[in-house]
Amino acid sequence: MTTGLRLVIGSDDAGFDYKEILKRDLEADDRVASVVDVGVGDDEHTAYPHIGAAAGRLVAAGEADRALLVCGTGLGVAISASKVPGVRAVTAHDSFSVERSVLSNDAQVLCFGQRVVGIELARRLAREWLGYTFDPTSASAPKVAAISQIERSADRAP
Ligand SMILES: O=C(CO)[C@H](O)COP(=O)(O)O
Repeated sequence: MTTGLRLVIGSDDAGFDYKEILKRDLEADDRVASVVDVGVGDDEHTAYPHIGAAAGRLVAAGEADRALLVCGTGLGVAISASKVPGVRAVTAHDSFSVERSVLSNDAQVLCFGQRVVGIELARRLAREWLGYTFDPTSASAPKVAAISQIERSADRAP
């Protein structure tokens, strides 16, 4: 039996409109078990680093499988989520990159820019993203392990 994905969704105010649309899509998708919204709420102005970090922490803690984040460009939320140890967040606005973010990089966090990509493409990419699963026996796995090793070494740097 396969269980559904536990997702986090979040945005800053620049990504709020897309976040709300994508959240509805995810909640209606039968591959999804749950969607936790880490903000922002309507008329709320939390800056993107806090949203990215909040989502990343839930993923790193094992409380969520993946996160979908939106800001103006998709860059700031990706940088912020990736600062949480163990989290690999990417910005991707094309189908191939979204696929490889999971299959090559085992990225748990996908980020979109509301000021960059059209909403219908973003919705399609999010649907596709749900269909990919990283294969830990693949040739990509040692490369992802090397990323984790670099992160652990960086933790020890003076
Ligand atoms: O896109 C953003 C960060 O990458 C954010 O939505 C806007 O940031 P700002 O240009 O610093 O206001």
